[in-house]
Amino acid sequence: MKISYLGPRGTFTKMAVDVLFPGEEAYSYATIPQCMDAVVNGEIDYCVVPVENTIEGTVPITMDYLIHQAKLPIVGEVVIPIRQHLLTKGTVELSDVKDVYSHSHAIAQCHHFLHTELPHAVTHAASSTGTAAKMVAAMEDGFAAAIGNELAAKEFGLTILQKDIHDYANNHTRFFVLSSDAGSNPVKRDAGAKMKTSLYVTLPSDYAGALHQVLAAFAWRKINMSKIESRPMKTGLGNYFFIMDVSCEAEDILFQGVRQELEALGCSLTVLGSYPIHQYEKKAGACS
Ligand SMILES: O=C(O)C(=O)C[C@]1(C(=O)O)C=C[C@@H](O)C=C1
Repeated sequence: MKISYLGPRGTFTKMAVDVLFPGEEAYSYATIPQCMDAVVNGEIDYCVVPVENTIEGTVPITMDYLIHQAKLPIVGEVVIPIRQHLLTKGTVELSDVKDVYSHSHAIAQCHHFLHTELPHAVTHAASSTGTAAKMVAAMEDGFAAAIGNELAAKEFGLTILQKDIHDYANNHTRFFVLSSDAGSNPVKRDAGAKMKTSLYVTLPSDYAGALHQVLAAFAWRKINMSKIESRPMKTGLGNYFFIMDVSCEAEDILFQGVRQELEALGCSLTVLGSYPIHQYEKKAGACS
């Protein structure tokens, strides 16, 4: 089985791959769209992509590229704990750190730390936390730092100057597994694992109560909605569609009823995938 991930080795996405697919062939790509393209082109069987973080919310590039370009079905999900550390080349004082490199989502998870402890440092966005660690390891002076995990520190020979610099202790990231085959089931289903369906709904036009009608179709059938988010349709200001996660399968008779009701209202409903939920809380030690 071939898996693509946002590389290089030492990213959180690589940790998610190791948790879900231990021992499988993992291939590093420079961007999240490239990971998806590799599956679309048939070079790779599955990709693992970050989709949502406790502190910073949705990873927009993942949802936008998935919905507008790649259109790959979601076949699995994993949630892993995220610990952000400040990594340097050798030991320096915090006050000596002049530049901080990381993925924009990782920087955002540490805003308060950067604001209070490193107000003098300039932050720079890198394509991943692993890339940031690799860049810092290759720099001449020791006054640059990367935000990343313990795996990246080991991979690139960096020192952990300060542990756990993320602003809220309960930090997790959710990853999707994508495939070109909606029927594939690469992730072993835990006993009793619950199923979730991700979908998006486009409203026919902007009228009073339109979203309320959509929500009501799920509510009176007692289908629990665990997430709803609006994203721009990219067709004009104020044009949005709604991405939702619900606690049932798309084949469920009640879900079919929602689809029919929404279509009768002139909405369009697109299923992004029905998949089992995996929470790797107990293996937190593996995700530092
Ligand atoms: O840069 C990485 O290590 C990634 O795997 C990307 C990513 C993200 O895009 O959210 C994944 C998990 C963390 O929340 C921070 C960064």
